[in-house]
Amino acid sequence: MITAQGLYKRYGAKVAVDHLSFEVRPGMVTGFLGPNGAGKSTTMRLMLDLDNGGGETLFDGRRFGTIRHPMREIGAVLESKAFHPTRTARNHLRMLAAGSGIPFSRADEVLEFVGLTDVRNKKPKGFSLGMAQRLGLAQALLGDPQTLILDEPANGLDPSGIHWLRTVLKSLADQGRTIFVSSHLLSEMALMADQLVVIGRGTMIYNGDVDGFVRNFTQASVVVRSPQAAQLAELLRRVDGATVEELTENVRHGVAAAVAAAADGADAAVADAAVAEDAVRAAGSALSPGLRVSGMETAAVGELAFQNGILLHELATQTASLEAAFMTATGESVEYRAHDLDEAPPGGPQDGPPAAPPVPPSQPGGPTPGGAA
Ligand SMILES: Nc1ncnc2c1ncn2[C@@H]1O[C@H](COP(=O)(O)OP(=O)(O)OP(=O)(O)O)[C@@H](O)[C@H]1O
Repeated sequence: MITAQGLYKRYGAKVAVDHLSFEVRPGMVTGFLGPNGAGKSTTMRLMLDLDNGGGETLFDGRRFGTIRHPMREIGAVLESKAFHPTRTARNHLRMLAAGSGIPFSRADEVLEFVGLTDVRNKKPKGFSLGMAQRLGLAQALLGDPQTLILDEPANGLDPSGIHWLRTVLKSLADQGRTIFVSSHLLSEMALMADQLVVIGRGTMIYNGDVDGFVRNFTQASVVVRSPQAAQLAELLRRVDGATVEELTENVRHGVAAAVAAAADGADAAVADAAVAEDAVRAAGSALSPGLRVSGMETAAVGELAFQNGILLHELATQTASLEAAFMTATGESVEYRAHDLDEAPPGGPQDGPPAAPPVPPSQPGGPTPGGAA
């Protein structure tokens, strides 16, 4: 169990980590998530006493600095390419093993475990990022530690590598170990983590399970398709708290309808759903017009349609993705973002951090249940 209490770090006037407190429990993978520059690496360095700052981190009740052989209790990888430049992968691990009273044979065991046996006599400086990540994990596992702290371990891995990492981390967690792993990519975390600690600009945004994160930051909606969509939309709009939006395919249908109406000499502006349906049918489309309904249960939408004799072709609950939840949760706290295409380009040094990494634009803020759990 890791207990972090009041972690704090300032660089000049900038607060990088702002009184973060959280727990990382054994037996599961806890994802540490936040946009670029949120303070994840700084937090991990503070936890491992690699940086000066405020607060305290306890590993099963003890501070890192008081543990006699840290490698045998806490395996950490904070930089994916921090290896000795001239030693082979195997010798690099053997050196570390010697320093912590770990038998040499363990180097070969962990190299095999991460799939690097074939290149064990090569120097890591020629390794790809994915290979370096594997070597980093081998290094972290060298002392067979109870706790793993990994900063962006999926960086540079291809999809099969990410799948492999996920399987490894899950099986290590199943052995009762405590796994704390950071990423700025939610799609990776969605595959790996059971619990999430989400931060933005150094402050806590969410601490809890993955499903709760989606529930807190997104709203499920209902997708319904019907040849009588316009009639259904009208009924749905009368329901208290419900909002109805036409699905985008309908726009295409609407355009087709407008074209059809104009060709018939009718006023395109008054092309209604019935005309749209004709146009869709004429175009041979198999899709009925669709609606997205928020603020109503799926069953209630179905019942309303049934009570009014409306035929449905599709009725489905749509849960928002983890990605959408992440955007809502961290939208306000993204530090570096790409300029919108219609914005003036950055003009010079006064524009602040250059070369913004590709961060998607923020969405309107949702609920923000902050604070450590
Ligand atoms: N040595 C430093 N000097 C000054 N500012 C720093 C230093 N290290 C980090 N920062 C700043 O502190 C903030 C947190 O950085 P940190 O690297 O911890 O974020 P991160 O969440 O790990 O980001 P990323 O996902 O991009 O790795 C950022 O604004 C960063 O610019």
